[in-house]
Amino acid sequence: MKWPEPCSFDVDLGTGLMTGTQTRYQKRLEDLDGLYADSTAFRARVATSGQDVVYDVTDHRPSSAPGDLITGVTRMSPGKIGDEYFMTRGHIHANIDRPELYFGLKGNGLMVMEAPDGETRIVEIRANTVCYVPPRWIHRSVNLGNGDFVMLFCYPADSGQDYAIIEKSNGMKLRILDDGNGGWRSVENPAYIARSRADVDALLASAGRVEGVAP
Ligand SMILES: O=P(O)(O)OC[C@H]1O[C@](O)(CO)[C@@H](O)[C@@H]1O
Ligand SMILES: [Fe+2]
Repeated sequence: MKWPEPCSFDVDLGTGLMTGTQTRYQKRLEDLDGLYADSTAFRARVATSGQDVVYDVTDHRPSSAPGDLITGVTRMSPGKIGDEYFMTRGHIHANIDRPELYFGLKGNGLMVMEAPDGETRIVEIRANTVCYVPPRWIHRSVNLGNGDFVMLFCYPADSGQDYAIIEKSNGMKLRILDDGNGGWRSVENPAYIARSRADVDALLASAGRVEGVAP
């Protein structure tokens, strides 16, 4: 194997992109069907602005070898669907025992986390906040601000992303809404389906057994 080259990248805080690497991940509003509670408000917005890029990710993936790191930047647009703030799709790492580190660069928002057994945590992030997402936690970012929310992230190169876990439970347990006073509140998602004990045990037992996960 050829060893990856040392390298550095600049982050353009104007565009929210890490320069010198290609965009790997871009989400338009129309790609996010089913994410938001208010499907009527979602459809209305998609009719006018479905093509808008609501978040994009530029990252550096030197390899997918265990022990290597993927480093990049996520830029999220501001906005709400109904009274629910814009968010990323969210996922758990396919290799469930892989963590992730985030560092706030611009704007403000939240990291919403959920353990397989349904425990939840919310961490506020603004410029210069470090947020550690431990192994095994589903994670999703939320933009609470009026402008872009930009974060650097870094995670093991063999993590992979599993999006189905959120779909199977009809969304994450918590939704983040405008509190009407310029702030936020979290509410329980009434459609949420808790994972069974057997599902949780199977998930946790899968640690270290997922191989060759394509990033
Ligand atoms: O993959 P999602 O849930 O759409 O969200 C994108 C964010 O998650 C990552 O996959 C990192 O785990 C980055 O690409 C970005 O921070
Ligand atoms: Fe992740």
